[in-house]
Amino acid sequence: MSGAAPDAEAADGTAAQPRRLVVAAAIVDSLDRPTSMLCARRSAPAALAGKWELPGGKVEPEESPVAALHRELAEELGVQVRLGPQVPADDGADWPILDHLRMRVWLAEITDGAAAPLQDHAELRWVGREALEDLDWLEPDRPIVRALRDATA
Ligand SMILES: Nc1nc2c([nH]c(=O)n2[C@H]2C[C@H](O)[C@@H](COP(=O)(O)OP(=O)(O)OP(=O)(O)O)O2)c(=O)[nH]1
Repeated sequence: MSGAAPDAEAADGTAAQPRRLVVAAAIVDSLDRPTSMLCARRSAPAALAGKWELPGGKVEPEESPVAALHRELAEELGVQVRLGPQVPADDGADWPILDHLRMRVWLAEITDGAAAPLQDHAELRWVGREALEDLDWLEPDRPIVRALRDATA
């Protein structure tokens, strides 16, 4: 149906489920004076392996987005963080990403632990904001990375 919101109705006319939420962190060296960001290179699945992304993952049923983000960062990187502001899309909404998901992104700063690629990532790298766009990001992350670069200027 033309004019319908993309997630309002599936192609077969049945009601579609809202996009499932993924939460992710743009971990910076300092929330007060950010100069670099912790970027993560995926190790799986094969179709995404080698691409760079923001650490995070899917919110489980009954879990709050913020709790999910803290859980994912502890599991994947072994760190505790303090969250800064969210970085939304231009329309103020979550970012559309792969697999018909949507992603909510927060700036964050490590408060405990030394980040290590414990799960899901082959490599972690601190990247200066000027070089962020040089990485081979997952395609939906490109506009997000541009917004993060602006948000940390
Ligand atoms: N974590 C993360 N996922 C992203 C980003 N960009 C993007 O399109 N995605 C997609 C890739 C995946 O389809 C999905 C996240 O899935 P995931 O595999 O990281 O989630 P998860 O850790 O909860 O894993 P699982 O429950 O599916 O096993 O979101 C990003 O910057 N970070």
